[in-house]
Amino acid sequence: MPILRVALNIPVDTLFDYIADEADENDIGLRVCVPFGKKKVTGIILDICSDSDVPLEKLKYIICIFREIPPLSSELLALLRFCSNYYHHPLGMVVMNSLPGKIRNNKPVSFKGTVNHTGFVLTEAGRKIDIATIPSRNTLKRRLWTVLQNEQLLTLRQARDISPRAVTILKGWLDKGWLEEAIETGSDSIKKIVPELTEEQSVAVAAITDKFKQFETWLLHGITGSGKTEVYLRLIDRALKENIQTLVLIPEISLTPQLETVFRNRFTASRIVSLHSGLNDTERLTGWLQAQQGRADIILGTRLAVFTPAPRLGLIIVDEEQDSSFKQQDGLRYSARDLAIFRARQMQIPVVLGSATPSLETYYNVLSGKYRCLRLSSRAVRNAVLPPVECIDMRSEKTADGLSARLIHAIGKCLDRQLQCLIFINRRGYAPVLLCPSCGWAAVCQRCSSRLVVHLQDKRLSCHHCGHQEYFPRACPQCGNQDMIPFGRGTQRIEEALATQFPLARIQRIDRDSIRRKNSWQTILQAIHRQEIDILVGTQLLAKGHDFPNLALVGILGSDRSLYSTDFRAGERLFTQLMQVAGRAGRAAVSGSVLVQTEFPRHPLYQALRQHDYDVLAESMLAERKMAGFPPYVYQALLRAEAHNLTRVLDFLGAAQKIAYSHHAGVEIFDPVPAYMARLKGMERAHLLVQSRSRGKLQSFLTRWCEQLSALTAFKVRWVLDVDPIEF
Ligand SMILES: Nc1ncnc2c1ncn2[C@@H]1O[C@H](COP(=O)(O)OP(=O)(O)OP(=O)(O)O)[C@@H](O)[C@H]1O
Ligand SMILES: [Zn+2]
Repeated sequence: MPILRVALNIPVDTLFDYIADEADENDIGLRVCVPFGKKKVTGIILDICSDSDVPLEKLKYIICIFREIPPLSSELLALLRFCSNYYHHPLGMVVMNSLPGKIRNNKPVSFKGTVNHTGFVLTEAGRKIDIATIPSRNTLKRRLWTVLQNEQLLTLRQARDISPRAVTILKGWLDKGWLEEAIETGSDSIKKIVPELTEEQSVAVAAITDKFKQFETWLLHGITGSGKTEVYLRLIDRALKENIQTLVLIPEISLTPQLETVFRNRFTASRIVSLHSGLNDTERLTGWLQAQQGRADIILGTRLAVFTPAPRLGLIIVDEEQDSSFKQQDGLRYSARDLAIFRARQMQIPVVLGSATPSLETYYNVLSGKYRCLRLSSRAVRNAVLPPVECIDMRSEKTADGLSARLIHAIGKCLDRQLQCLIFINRRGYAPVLLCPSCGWAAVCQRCSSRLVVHLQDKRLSCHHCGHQEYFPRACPQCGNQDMIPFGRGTQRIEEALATQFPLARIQRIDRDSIRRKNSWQTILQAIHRQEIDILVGTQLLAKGHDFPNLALVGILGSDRSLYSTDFRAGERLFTQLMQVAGRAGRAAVSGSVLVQTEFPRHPLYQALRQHDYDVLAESMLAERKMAGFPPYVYQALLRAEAHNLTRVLDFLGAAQKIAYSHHAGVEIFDPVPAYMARLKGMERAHLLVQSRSRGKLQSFLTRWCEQLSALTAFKVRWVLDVDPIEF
């Protein structure tokens, strides 16, 4: 009798064996429902064999195998195996968590409600049918057929408009195999304006399409506004012609709808699914199934979409490859960008990483010849140039509530010309701290090592790490003083200051608080495009990807605090963010400018920003990293541990360090230290860093270490390995 080796969502690093009456190799990758303890759970069959380490009489029988959807392909399973090995996370959990919720439960997959098609298109067979075979007295059928032949897609709405009986007829044709359902596509009524490529864009498209059927990691290094999206569109266009699927990974959910619209408008006849965390279970399942069945041509999604099955996959694009949201920050701490590259290599297809400010890791891989780089060094729109960047030296400026006289003057001039400005301050709330001026007390979170942020509008203090909220204290809890002051500035306070300075201007704040309601972000974006807003004040939500043609001035406030951070990646992150936000100005016909309020105008980072010179800064940061022995010159892993009690955490890490010393050839072991956020949500946190110049050595060290760590249960701490960590 065959024995099935099953992946289950259980936090132990093993597969589970079950007996089945009948099963063969072809069932690998199928879902199976099995008994587990007193429960029934669903897993994925990863292997079928004839014997087991568990005595036969102890093995249980499976309950059933679900066969309504095709099995996960061997390639996808190999990707999941790699992911489990590389990130040292239990295979069963990796496999199960990569799937949509509705595939993980104990029910057969129901297709009811999953088909959100909007219409019908002719199939190959359908196109061969001669309209003359439809009797001419049957005018309705003839009319429907003509529309189908002429317009590619007949939407349900069109059909109903033609006749209430139309849908029944179409369903009949569907059963005959003449039609197939088409999922949502863009509106045909939108006229497609396909720009002529710039010289550099053409070179990039040609280089990649020349090697379309082989593995290569391309870096598309294009300045802001250089038209990277247009390059993606042309590559996808080519992919569609070759009948291959494209997977496009993008960072933030807030950008998904925009890019989706761009894609839908361009590829009106193609099937696009979008997979992001804003979907409900049914929507996610629908998209996933369409990808798995090869029915979706373009799969657009955030991090998790890297695990989407796609039998015809031939191209992967990772937009804003440096974005930290590609790295999952809890549970399985994978990097979707790195897995995308693995997947491309595995399938021997190209992967395109796009960025204006590539991560230093990627840049280093270009310098060492591992990745190939294509440059877009000028803006795509004719006559649009990168905006001049100037620093306002705040040591000698007069300010009104955080706004320098020079910035106020520039905003005023911009408003006079009826153009838009953007004021960037990457801190939401009114003020980052509530202080007592008489004794120095500051409001802190009881559960986290952080200060509470003042939110004046809802008269509350709020912790941005755990979400805790409380009312303002009436008086200082330490000395009784009644005049507490909000100290420092956040978006709300700057919004208030701008309103005082420019009472007639239409000001819109954009941060996580202001876009909390569903669709409010979309509404705001539309208002910006319709020029119903004069001044935008916002956090990094505004920095990325947006194309506001009328935006002429960008003001940057409060960026100094990241200049001298203890995190060695802080500089890289800040530079990326400022390049991105500066890049919002002057993207179309209007010219732009950027003003940075700083007390360190001579800092190399601001100098590089002024010159829009990524390379100079990147090279100097790489030189620093090399000297200091930081990535990309070494590979790191972080053992993160937490518990209610700090001593226990440190004891555990001490024990972990001791074991590590027993077999650490080629691997450097550091001492346990408290995490940057030493307390979070009531848990005390610390970590232990290990690193090596050889990825292979680090990996084999980790494999052995991980097994040993699993035996350290007596400490009762929660721990996880973070391979290639980006936050400390
Ligand atoms: N060949 C072209 N001719 C004219 N306009 C173009 C061309 N290619 C792109 N554009 C336009 O240039 C603008 C900027 O393009 P896009 O948003 O793709 O830039 P990007 O490189 O993605 O920039 P960012 O990194 O800032 O997001 C868009 O309005 C786009 O329509
Ligand atoms: Zn907190």
